[in-house]
Amino acid sequence: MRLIQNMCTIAEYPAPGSAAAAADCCLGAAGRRLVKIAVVGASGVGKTALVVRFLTKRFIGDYERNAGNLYTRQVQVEGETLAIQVQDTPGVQVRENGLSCGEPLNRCIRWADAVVIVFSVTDYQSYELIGQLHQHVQQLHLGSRLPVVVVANKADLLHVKQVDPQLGLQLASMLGCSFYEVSVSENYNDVYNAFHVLCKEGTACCTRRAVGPGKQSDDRLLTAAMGRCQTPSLFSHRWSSTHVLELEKTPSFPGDFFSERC
Ligand SMILES: Nc1nc2c(ncn2[C@@H]2O[C@H](COP(=O)(O)OP(=O)(O)OP(=O)(O)O)[C@@H](O)[C@H]2O)c(=O)[nH]1
Repeated sequence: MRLIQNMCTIAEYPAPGSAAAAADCCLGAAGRRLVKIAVVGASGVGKTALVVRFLTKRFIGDYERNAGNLYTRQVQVEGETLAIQVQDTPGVQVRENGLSCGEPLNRCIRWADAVVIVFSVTDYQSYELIGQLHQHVQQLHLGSRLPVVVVANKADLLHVKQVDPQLGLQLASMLGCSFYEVSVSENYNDVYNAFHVLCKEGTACCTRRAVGPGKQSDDRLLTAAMGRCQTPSLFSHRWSSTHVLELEKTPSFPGDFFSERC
């Protein structure tokens, strides 16, 4: 239910490519640059757990299924305070003729500046979805290469592992994405690193959209300046002490950013 409410609000967002969207896409509350992140993947892979862990540092263990909540936070990236919105989504279903992504999910992907695609190392089918999901995401953002991070979750469940992390790394590398193997339940740092690199890439992508397709040399300079991470890395991202996640003392309410705006 909450997802539908959030998606309706997203639907009211200015159409991608419109002047309003270009002006709007980079500014959040208090005029901060805004990065919108969608978290997608099969059901039960730990999407909600991942988002909650990133935002609160906590692993609760039991989550409302298909929560589809939208969360807002501020993070510091390269010394700049950014507003980020993270949209949790319901698990993608697989049908005989391919992925089944409903319009609400598609809207969410179109809305996003960056996407986290999650699979579980305990679920081979969730891994098999990654390629299709990545293709779907890029199709919905034709003309701009959306930053995507592939996250392999549940690394702690060694005894029921079905996917070697190397496979995830290879696939991510083929797709041109960064890759992180994480255990949401046991390790916060890897979760943080995955989102952090995406915030950096998402900022660059968002700014490119605002600058517009006609300014490609600016675009290249900007990408270089932002130090966009192109190389997939396994356990390799380390952040300096200036990369601090600012966590609010109290959890924000899902969808609050959009409620404030509307
Ligand atoms: N052992 C272990 N369990 C995890 C981990 N991450 C998530 N889980 C568990 O996996 C189950 C599913 O997690 P969710 O976060 O609800 O998964 P989801 O992808 O949001 O699921 P849907 O809402 O159905 O799409 C929960 O019981 C979590 O506690 C992890 O890193 N390790």
